[in-house]
Amino acid sequence: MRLIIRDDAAAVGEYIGNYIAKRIVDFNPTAERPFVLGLPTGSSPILTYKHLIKLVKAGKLSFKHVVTFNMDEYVKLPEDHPESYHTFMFREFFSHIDVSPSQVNILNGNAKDLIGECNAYEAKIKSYGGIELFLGGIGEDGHIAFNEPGSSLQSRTRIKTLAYDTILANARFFGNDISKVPRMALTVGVQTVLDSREVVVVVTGQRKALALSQAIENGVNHLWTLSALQTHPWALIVADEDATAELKVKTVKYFKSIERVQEEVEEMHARLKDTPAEPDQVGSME
Ligand SMILES: O=P(O)(O)OC[C@H]1O[C@](O)(CO)[C@@H](O)[C@@H]1O
Repeated sequence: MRLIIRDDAAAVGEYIGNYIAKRIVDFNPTAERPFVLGLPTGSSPILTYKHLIKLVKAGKLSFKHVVTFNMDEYVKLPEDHPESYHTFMFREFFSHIDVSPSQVNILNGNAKDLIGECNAYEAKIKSYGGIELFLGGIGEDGHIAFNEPGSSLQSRTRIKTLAYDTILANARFFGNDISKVPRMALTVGVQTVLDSREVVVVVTGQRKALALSQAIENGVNHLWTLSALQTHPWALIVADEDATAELKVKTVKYFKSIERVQEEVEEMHARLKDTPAEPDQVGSME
């Protein structure tokens, strides 16, 4: 796992936006071979979405051949409710980029058969050959998607009862009236996220600091479901300084030092690419 630390939430959004854009551009998606991107809601990804929108508007990025799968949706909240994740995604992101609604997948929390809806979602992800990159946010209790404390780390898309902490945290979106916050959601499972080829998680703000330290400094633990990321071969957490408040100095220094080494390696690769190779060097450069 890698941890990248940036000064503030804006710098985190810019970093992740550029990172995702590079992945999509390098993948060179086509209609037959689309880039499959998993996406979250909540306040955490908004600055990333803003940066991606900027890149699309500047003509540097296109979502024409990107297929998206959202992490979750409330159960029994009308799709057109201002706080449904359908409304959120179109308001904050999809309606500003060149993605066709037919390429957007969001769980239907009003489906008659909720279990069937979850199973069909998993099957649809599989039909695309899995998710290339899953972007995630976390809750204050360390949940990823709506995989609340105690969720099976092998869980797949299913119905989940929201933890009281999450209901309290999300009340701010429902006029601070907890009675208006839905009690259940459909969510991809921890294993659904782990099955993606790459996972990138945005963690910003001091209220996420305890969750971040529990997820990376202690063992894999179902009470902090983000910690399951420790078992993923290609996981990246991008945090702001505030979110590192509970980390050990040693942890922060370690991840900052490997970021510097990584940058040096990338610079070296870029220099090697730009320098025309002497004929006798070609072999050693491969
Ligand atoms: O980014 P925020 O607003 O803190 O909210 C994070 C929440 O959003 C979610 O991503 C919802 O999908 C959850 O993981 C978490 O409850």
